[in-house]
Amino acid sequence: MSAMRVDAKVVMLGKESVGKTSLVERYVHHRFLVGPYQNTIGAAFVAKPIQVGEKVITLGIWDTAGSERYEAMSRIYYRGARAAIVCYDLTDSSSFQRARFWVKELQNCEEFCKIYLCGTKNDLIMADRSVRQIDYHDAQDFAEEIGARHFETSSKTGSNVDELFQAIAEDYNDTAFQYMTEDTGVDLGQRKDSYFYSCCHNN
Ligand SMILES: Nc1nc2c(ncn2[C@@H]2O[C@H](COP(=O)(O)OP(=O)(O)OP(=O)(O)O)[C@@H](O)[C@H]2O)c(=O)[nH]1
Repeated sequence: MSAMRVDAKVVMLGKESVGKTSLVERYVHHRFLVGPYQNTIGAAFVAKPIQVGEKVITLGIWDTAGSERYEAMSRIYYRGARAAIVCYDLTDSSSFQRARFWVKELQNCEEFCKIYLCGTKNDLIMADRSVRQIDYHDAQDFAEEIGARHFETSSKTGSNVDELFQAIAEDYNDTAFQYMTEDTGVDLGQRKDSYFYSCCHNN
């Protein structure tokens, strides 16, 4: 496999089964996989070029395993990330607690990582509002408190998924431009990271 230039490392974090892999599948392959749930082991990597104005920004997306068994490993994957999609399941309040945990970790360890708080499985709410466990405004308040952007998505319908990744690429592009114009000597747009496909899903 040839090395690919990656502009920005993005990490997916969140409790197991919140829908991290499904978000990546929807965004990259435009599909929603049905069938038995397969938990991620370790992490999986995919690179995705995104058009931002006249530029192409390639995001290197690390999809981590949500199981607490792999917590130490997930820490390895968020190192150096420019963006983290911290997922919670809109129908599972415990997943929001787990999201808070990851936010704290990132705040303590990854100063330059921008956080995107993502409430998943919005289609379930659309079908039956009574299954919602996380109020939109509570999550929005939390996002504002931590300086994050907040999205509610559905990988099943595709709702807001493109918007989430597009926002990341655009924010990254703006930040990289800002760094360059401030003449810090760090041209983030030219970072060359080569990654490898790391792991997979169990069968
Ligand atoms: N209805 C609905 N189900 C979803 C959605 N996203 C994920 N799911 C389901 O939720 C389950 C878990 O999805 P995954 O994407 O594997 O979750 P994950 O966060 O990657 O899980 P781990 O690999 O264990 O960390 C699967 O059965 C998916 O089909 C969604 O947007 N809507």
